Amino acid sequence: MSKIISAIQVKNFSLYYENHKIIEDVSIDIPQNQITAIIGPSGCGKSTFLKSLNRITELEGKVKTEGTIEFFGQNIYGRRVNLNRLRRQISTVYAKPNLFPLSIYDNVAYGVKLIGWNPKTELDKIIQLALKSANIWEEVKNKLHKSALELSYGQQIRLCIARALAVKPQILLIDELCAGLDPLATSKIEELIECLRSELTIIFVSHNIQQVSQLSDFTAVFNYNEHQIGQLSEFSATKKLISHSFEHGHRDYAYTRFR
Ligand SMILES: Nc1ncnc2c1ncn2[C@@H]1O[C@H](COP(=O)(O)OP(=O)(O)OP(=O)(O)O)[C@@H](O)[C@H]1O
Repeated sequence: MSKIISAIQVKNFSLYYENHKIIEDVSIDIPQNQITAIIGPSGCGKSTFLKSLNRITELEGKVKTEGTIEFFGQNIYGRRVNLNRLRRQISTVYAKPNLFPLSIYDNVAYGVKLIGWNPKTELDKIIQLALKSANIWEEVKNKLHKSALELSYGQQIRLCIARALAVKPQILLIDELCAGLDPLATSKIEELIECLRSELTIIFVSHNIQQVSQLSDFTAVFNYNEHQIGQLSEFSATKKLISHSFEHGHRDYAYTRFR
């Protein structure tokens, strides 16, 4: 069996918003080219942890951190970190699509153009590849210059994934995978995640245990400690976690065990 390399190493990491501690003493190694799910009860800091991995938290409030998060050995909380570059390498897709009021093409091209100039033919290739990788090419290839906001909700999410993929991230963070989507749109996104499995490290937050068991290789369970601060309760292979769940007769094992 090949050795699993850590894409992200989190060591004794705590995060405060305005001196209010949100997550405490999290240590976890996130494996490269694997899918890791983050689960746990509402408000225990799952999204905050996800946002800490590319410092999106700093766009949302006054943040203080303790401990370290290393991305292939580089401390992302170090002084010299280029945040734009970091957020391209570790890219976030949100539950609610956040497209620009631009064409389908221009939405996907947006981040690529920010990095630097590409000849039109080169840019066309990058856009096409990203749309194909996000399983949406067939649905949009004849209307690339129409507004992205005319797409269905599920298509908009896949377009956000295409936009993230266009800048060739190494890690894709997905907050609340498929929240509020109908079963067909959900299955298209789940298929897409399956297809991306071999190319990327994916970390997603989900409340859907069935989805977590089907899609993820590893699962991180967050919960509250006695002071109502979010903590990592368990990190293990998803298969192991789920089989324990059945052994203990809990459908919602991951949620209940650490209360
Ligand atoms: N920008 C912010 N400023 C201050 N507090 C925040 C901020 N964002 C989140 N929090 C607080 O941090 C705690 C954890 O929130 P977070 O969104 O990370 O939880 P979650 O586990 O993802 O919840 P859910 O499953 O409901 O989405 C909550 O108490 C929330 O109010």
